[in-house]
Amino acid sequence: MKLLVTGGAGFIGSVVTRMLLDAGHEVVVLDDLRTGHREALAPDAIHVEVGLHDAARVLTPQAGFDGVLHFAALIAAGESMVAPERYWHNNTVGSLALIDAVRAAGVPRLVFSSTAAVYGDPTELPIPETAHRAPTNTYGATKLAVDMALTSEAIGHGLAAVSLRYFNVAGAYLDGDTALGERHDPETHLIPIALEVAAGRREKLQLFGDDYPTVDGTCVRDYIHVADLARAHLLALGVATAGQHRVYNLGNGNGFTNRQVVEVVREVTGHPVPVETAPRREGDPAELVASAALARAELGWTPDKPTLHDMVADAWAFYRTHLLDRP
Ligand SMILES: NC(=O)c1ccc[n+]([C@@H]2O[C@H](COP(=O)([O-])OP(=O)(O)OC[C@H]3O[C@@H](n4cnc5c(N)ncnc54)[C@H](O)[C@@H]3O)[C@@H](O)[C@H]2O)c1
Ligand SMILES: O=c1ccn([C@@H]2O[C@H](COP(=O)(O)OP(=O)(O)O[C@H]3O[C@H](CO)[C@H](O)[C@H](O)[C@H]3O)[C@@H](O)[C@H]2O)c(=O)[nH]1
Repeated sequence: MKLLVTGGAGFIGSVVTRMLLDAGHEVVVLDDLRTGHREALAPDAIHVEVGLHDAARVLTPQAGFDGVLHFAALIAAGESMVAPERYWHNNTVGSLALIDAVRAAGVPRLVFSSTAAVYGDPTELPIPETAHRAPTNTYGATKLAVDMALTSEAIGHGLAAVSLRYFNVAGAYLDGDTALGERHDPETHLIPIALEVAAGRREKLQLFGDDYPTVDGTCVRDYIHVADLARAHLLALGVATAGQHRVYNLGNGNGFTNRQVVEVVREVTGHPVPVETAPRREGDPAELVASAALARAELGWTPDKPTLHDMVADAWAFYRTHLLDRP
């Protein structure tokens, strides 16, 4: 297939691009590099440095795309509470522009990076796709709006749409000469920050809140290895069906508290990770754990690296070999 990958210079989009190319697809990456990295671009994909709002410049009817995988977004839940307009403009308005371009160009299928953040504080655990959606942060709300637009687009215009609701993505993709890992600037995610502390690049880790209703008072998250997550996108392309919007959760079904995550980072790295308790981060749900039963049944998805230990080990290997020598 000829595929457009938005956000292909980012963490997850770059890994999926690599896998699509390895599977024999032709890939064009649309990424304006606002948070992505030129080094993460696949040398054998075409890159267009264009923003989502101008997607129609690339998605022309003549270009003959068979599908779009849409990763481009701003992703920091905490930041979305203090700069919400950036999130609505980029994630929702940008996605609507992309969907308009998809329709105008007659592209038949689209796979979208949705998120566990659409559920907010869940009413059932593990969370099925049918659970109540009530985001507690703006980031989740901007993504839920796009999910809803995709349902409309499937019904109204026959798009074959799939939303993949990722839980917390971790690890790195290390295969031969390819090394693709997490590199956000500034970094906001728990595991890479804990690795920076383990490496001596940061003095300590701030734990945002220790009074949540969980076993040790810190938030619980369900981690998924980026390579396992990426494979699900290739499977999703296979089940996308005209006129349907399918939704799949992707996680391992195991919850780890933030303190437990830090402990695994200590074990894997062999270094101390000093922590201090800080106030809660606005918008954080207490506990997010996936039921990925539907993805297993309908996509035939099974994770190869479901343990947090393996995810942290791969993230640490990437960090030491690719990030530690950077200023
Ligand atoms: N990382 C996670 O744990 C996680 C969890 C759930 C969902 N997601 C979703 O997965 C997707 C990818 O996340 P990631 O961790 O790879 O993020 P990332 O920040 O590493 O990558 C995002 C990429 O999108 C590009 N981009 C952003 N806005 C753009 C725009 N308007 N036009 C063109 N390019 C633009 C950036 O330059 C960057 O390369 C996002 O949609 C995110 O919401 C991520
Ligand atoms: O320095 C830090 C960073 C994070 N945390 C805590 O660690 C947990 C995980 O936070 P992350 O920022 O690593 O991840 P989030 O759960 O907020 O969000 C991530 O996963 C979501 C899905 O669950 C989203 O899709 C989103 O894009 C992605 O950033 C939260 O309780 C957070 O408060 C800290 O205590 N200290």
